[in-house]
Amino acid sequence: MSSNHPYRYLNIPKDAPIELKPSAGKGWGVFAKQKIQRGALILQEKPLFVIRKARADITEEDVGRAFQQLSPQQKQQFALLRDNATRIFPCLLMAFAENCFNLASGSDAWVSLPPAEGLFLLHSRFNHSCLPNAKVPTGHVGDEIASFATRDILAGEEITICYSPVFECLTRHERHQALGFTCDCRACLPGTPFQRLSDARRRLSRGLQYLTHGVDVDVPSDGGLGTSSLSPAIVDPQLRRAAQNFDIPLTSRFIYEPLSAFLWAEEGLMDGFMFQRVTPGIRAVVGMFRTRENAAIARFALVQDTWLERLNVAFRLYWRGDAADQSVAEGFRVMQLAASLSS
Ligand SMILES: C[S@@+](CC[C@H](N)C(=O)[O-])C[C@H]1O[C@@H](n2cnc3c(N)ncnc32)[C@H](O)[C@@H]1O
Repeated sequence: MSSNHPYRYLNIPKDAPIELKPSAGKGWGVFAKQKIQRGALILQEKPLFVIRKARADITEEDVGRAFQQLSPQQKQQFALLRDNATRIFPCLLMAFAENCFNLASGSDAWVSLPPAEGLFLLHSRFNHSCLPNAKVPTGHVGDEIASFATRDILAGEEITICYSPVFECLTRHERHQALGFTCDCRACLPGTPFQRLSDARRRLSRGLQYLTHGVDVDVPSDGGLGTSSLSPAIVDPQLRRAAQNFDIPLTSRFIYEPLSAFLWAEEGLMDGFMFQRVTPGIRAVVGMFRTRENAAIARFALVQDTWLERLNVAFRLYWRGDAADQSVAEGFRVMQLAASLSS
């Protein structure tokens, strides 16, 4: 019965525009009580507790110790958690694993933060969508997390988040393997033109990420998905070596950035957070050109209004070399070495 379901007793801040309700086929979920505008804060939450270890290293004893430190009222709240709203968790570790958020994912790929996982009673009630209407941005300061609307959300609409940032580069099949359940969002409904295009866009953006960063996306090792079970991001070994060695010409790098952004925009993933994530990288590449004509084209690309227009201008750089190509490649290699030494 939903009227006396344990989730009814979870403490929701009075000013939060949300309520918890059953969601067909997905246990319970979070729903908007009123219209929430794109960009608006949905919920800010402190963790019930934090375990400062990598998720794979956290044991039943770690969770038990953290649980013992809670107040009686906090223990009661923890005890309300259910596996997808139905089953009581058979152990503390499973309850933790299903309701925790990673607190160590920084916004900078070159900086690795110490591992930390926090248990969040309310944010873990959000169901997943590969085309969500909300986001819990990474790179937060401290242990609190917050969710924001990434588009206008109507009163009564379910609020969803994407469970992994890596999913923007994975196909439907790969995402479902990692999730352990089948998502039914527009990017997952099989046999539709949108779904087929979605797979192509996400696969291509994974290749572009590889070419840009020299490594594959960091796929989750839990949930039965490892890099080995993914199709190769780049098939050609020579191209893969060039990417790993950062020998990708600057002009190509400049094209890959707006191309990825265009693909994500077409996919419906280009929210304000994504925009803030991709634009510094594009601006940084513009600042690296040493061949004046290349720099002028790149600057002109940046002032265009849409990702397609930026991409069309960027394509004028195709196959051009740049005087900075070698020094940029060396710079990336030094940064990679420094990052590997510090981790
Ligand atoms: C962290 S919980 C989310 C809240 C959960 N529905 C509840 O009632 O407590 C994650 C679980 O919710 C379910 N779930 C989340 N998103 C789903 C989706 N798009 N389709 C089906 N099940 C989903 C899965 O069982 C998943 O393991």
